[in-house]
Amino acid sequence: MAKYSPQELAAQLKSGLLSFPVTHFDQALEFDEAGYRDHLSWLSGYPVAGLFAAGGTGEGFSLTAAEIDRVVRVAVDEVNGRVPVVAPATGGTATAVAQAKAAEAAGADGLLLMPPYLTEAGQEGLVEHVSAVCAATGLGVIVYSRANAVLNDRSVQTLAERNETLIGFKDGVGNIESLTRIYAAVGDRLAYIGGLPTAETFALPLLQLGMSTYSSAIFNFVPQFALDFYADVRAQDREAVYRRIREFVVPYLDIRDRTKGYAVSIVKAGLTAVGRPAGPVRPPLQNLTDGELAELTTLINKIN
Ligand SMILES: O=C([O-])C(=O)C[C@H](O)[C@@H](O)C(=O)[O-]
Repeated sequence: MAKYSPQELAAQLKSGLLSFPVTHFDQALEFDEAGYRDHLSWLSGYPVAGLFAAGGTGEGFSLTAAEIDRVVRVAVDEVNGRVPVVAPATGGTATAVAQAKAAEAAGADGLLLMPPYLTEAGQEGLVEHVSAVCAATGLGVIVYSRANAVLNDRSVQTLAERNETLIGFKDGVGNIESLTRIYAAVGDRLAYIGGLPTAETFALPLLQLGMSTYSSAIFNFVPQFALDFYADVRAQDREAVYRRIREFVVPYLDIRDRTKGYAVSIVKAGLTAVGRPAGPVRPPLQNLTDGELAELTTLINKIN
């Protein structure tokens, strides 16, 4: 059973950095449960406000429903109530509703509703999709506005009025006008989570737009750096934030931007670089080359 009511979950998630662990695979690309558990156990030594299992960085899009269920159950068991565990709901409405119910049964504390795969959709359809998932369980839901499911301010307002359990808006677009409109429309009714790739890049300006937290993919392999970065953002220490952006984030983005999908692959490469390999990524993603891994290792060694 969920340990957090939707409102408690919103308050908790807003209070600190959010962990989006990678999902470990063996060389046959099967889920490596022991490696995943070991990773969560290592990360549990660092204070975060919540853990999102099988999210984007966790290659949730490459997992079957049965695998997502297993990963979520392992995360719930391993985390053992220390922080809330949020599970993904993916795909079309029927699939997402089924995953939402499975997540509740698995003991997850909340849901991250991902954009549906492939199809385009209008605002009314998206409102129905999000509402169906909100109605499926008693869990708090965070909707991820990104790709083919970008919600406008009116839809967010309708959804917030219609669905008590909608507690969060995760942004994967970074449109200032849209975010300003959304905050003006619903204010603190929702928790706001920055969710652009390598979220640190945007963290300081987005704080002004109501985003008190973000999903940190780099937390996977440089957890202390990610936490220090977050503390500097919350303290609005511009000098410290830009120093860290110069010394690590920008050169990291230079490697990340070489191939589509590297925003996730580079996180697994980062774990290899720090001696905690999480295995390869599954297609359609591709692994970094040996040369890129060597560059990344040199970069990480400068800040670790
Ligand atoms: O579902 C996810 O993994 C994301 O939201 C994207 C990443 O965590 C992103 O914020 C990042 O790369 O820092």
